[in-house]
Amino acid sequence: MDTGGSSESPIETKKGKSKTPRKTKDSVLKQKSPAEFFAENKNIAGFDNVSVKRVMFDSIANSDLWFDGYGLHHFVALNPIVLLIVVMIIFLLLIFLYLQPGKSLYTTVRELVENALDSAEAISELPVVEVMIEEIGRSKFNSMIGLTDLDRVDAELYDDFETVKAREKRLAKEARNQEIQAKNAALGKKVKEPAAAKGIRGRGEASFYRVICKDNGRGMPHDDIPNMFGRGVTNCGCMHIYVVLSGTKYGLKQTRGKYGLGAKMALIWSKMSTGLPIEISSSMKGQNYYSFCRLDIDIHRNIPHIHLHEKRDNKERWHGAEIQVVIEGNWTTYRSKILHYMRQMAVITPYAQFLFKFVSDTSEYSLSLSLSLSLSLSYLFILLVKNVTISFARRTDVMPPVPPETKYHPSAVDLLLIKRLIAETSKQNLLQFIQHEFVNIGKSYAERLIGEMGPDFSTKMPVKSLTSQQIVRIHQLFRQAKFDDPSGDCLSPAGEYNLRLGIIKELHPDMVATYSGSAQVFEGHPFIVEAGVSVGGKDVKQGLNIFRFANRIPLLFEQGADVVTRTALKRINWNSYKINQTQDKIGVFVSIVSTKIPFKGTGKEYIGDDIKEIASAVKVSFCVKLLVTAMETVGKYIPDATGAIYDVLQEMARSHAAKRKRYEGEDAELLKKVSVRSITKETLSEKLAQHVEQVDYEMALEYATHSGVKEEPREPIYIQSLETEKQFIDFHCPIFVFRLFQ
Ligand SMILES: Nc1ncnc2c1ncn2[C@@H]1O[C@H](COP(=O)(O)OP(=O)(O)OP(=O)(O)O)[C@@H](O)[C@H]1O
Repeated sequence: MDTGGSSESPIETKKGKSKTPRKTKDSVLKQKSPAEFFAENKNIAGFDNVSVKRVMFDSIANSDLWFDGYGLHHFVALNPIVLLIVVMIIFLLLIFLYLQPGKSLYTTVRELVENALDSAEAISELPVVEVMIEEIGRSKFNSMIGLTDLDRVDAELYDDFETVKAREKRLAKEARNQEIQAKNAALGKKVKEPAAAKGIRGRGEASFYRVICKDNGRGMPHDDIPNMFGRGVTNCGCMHIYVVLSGTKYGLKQTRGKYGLGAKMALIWSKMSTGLPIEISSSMKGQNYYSFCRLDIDIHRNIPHIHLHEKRDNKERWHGAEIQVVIEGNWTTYRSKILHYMRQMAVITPYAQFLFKFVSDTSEYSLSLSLSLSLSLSYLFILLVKNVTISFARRTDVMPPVPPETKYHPSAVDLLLIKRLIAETSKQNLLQFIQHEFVNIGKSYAERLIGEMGPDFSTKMPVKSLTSQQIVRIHQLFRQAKFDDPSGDCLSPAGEYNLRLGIIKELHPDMVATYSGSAQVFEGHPFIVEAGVSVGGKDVKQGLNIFRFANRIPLLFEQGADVVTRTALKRINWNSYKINQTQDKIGVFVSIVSTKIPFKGTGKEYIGDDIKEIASAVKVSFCVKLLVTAMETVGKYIPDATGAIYDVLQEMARSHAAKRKRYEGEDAELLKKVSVRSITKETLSEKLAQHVEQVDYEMALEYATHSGVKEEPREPIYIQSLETEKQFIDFHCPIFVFRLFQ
């Protein structure tokens, strides 16, 4: 049923410029100019280098800003050098995020999954995320776009032409490889992902995939959908750049998404690689309709090109979103990255339920896996079969709290941001603005700051009347004045419990220690580092196995330059903890959360090693010391325990020898060995130490984790009076519910 609201045309004005999107009451959509985007995320574009940064940001600061009716759309007049730099960066981003051969499939899955989790968590819903990748053969793809299949006539003309001999050689090699993999898996060795088979696919042969991601999240307001997905490119008319990015996560808070870029990139890539539109179904809680929108993007005019946008009957009262996009990609090469990503996401998000499916219309075999399958075996199966279904079950109902939105710390703002805050504030005068739009500035401190700004400033002056020079003065003072550090209350780390649970499930280590640091500050943004170090375990290679997470996103690429890798490799002297860095199986998990993760590089893939605040927090968090302490704590009881046991054994052996008391069978054997001193205190101590090492750490740690709950803040509970009418009362706690009957 169409409940109205159908639209078939792109959003545009007569002049061909994009129209300001209409804001509905549900709308929280904000838009951002490229200048704002790069000013706020200069690290990712490599602009944290002072000299380059100055050229660009001084130019931006001197440029004119015009605000439209909402104060949200910025037409930024830039000088040609800056314009060129901005455009180059956008294209570099596009190239690095999407156009690396095949990586597009991985990036698309990642962006959609992260949006899905953000959306469910925003409404405190335990996330249920379903991801499906459907491989589409060339014939099917052709029929989807209305192209008739043509048989090859001149086979040798094609890049993937193989002589009979070459084909036989390739197949034999592949069979040999598979045999080796099968043997390795049977022996419990790690199964290597084979390089993509050569000769099967020529240079021009593309693979197409439909990627569908469904969630149970917040959904999107009907009218915002086209802009959320369909505004994503520059419109470089002579000297102007129009708004490029839009999203709902621009407020200052810890979220996975931040840039307002990911979904647009997926759409632009689908436009570039297959030409097929994106399809979005979405409904918000309580809506009797769901929105269906099919759109692509008019890259030149920077407007969503809507094919269909309508409201449909929502009988099941479903809420969430389902995004469907058809892109070119490469499953063979990126399969293991995608599966690792899903698996690590399940580790850091144990309160979510994930279902991952890969289906191919050319497949002959299929496989269903649950997370418990051993890693190497599961990879082997995945290599041999095409269709794969993996479910990552929810392991806890305890969800970290939703990170609240916070205000900027005065030391975290630059000129452009102050201008934006002034444009958006509802406060009238300078005092109210300074006091209410920033954290850690009380009224009297705001008055002192304004006094310090000089005679041109007064507490009552209208904030919107500030000149550019006056804004620079405020900025300078914010940089020089003392402020208390922002608190970490606005952050929501995974929590030691979740991290520990993740490590145990992922690596089955012999020993693990976790650590959660207190909030620290980088450029006015609070951050928290949590870490876990483990030794031993299943499917863990010798040496360092590093797992990195930022705002609860697994980071899989560009590991070498990352602060965690560098710290683990260069700043930790593993030997001094009696851990052999190359021989032992060491797991290192580090999760960083912040209102702003200072990503480096062009994708959200690594955090630079040059930020000393983060580097030193990561180093401190390496809980090797804890691990050693844990070993020592258990070990320290061994001599006493051995002494006591051995004294008892000796006494028993004496009684047995003097026939005061008779022991039989194994017991008699043991006592005889004690008498003839083939069992001594030393051998007993050695055996006990070995046993302590081999004990089932998973159970012990689960126990320790649960008993650790008593460290949490306690809540008083009151037993209901017997006279009440209720028959029972429930006490809820994160790990159990206690029902008390009358
Ligand atoms: N599954 C979803 N459910 C609800 N809203 C969504 C969903 N996917 C996208 N959106 C909305 O679309 C906006 C744009 O998404 P996009 O992926 O482009 O950017 P982002 O997630 O804000 O930032 P980033 O580029 O860092 O991922 C989001 O801010 C969000 O409001």
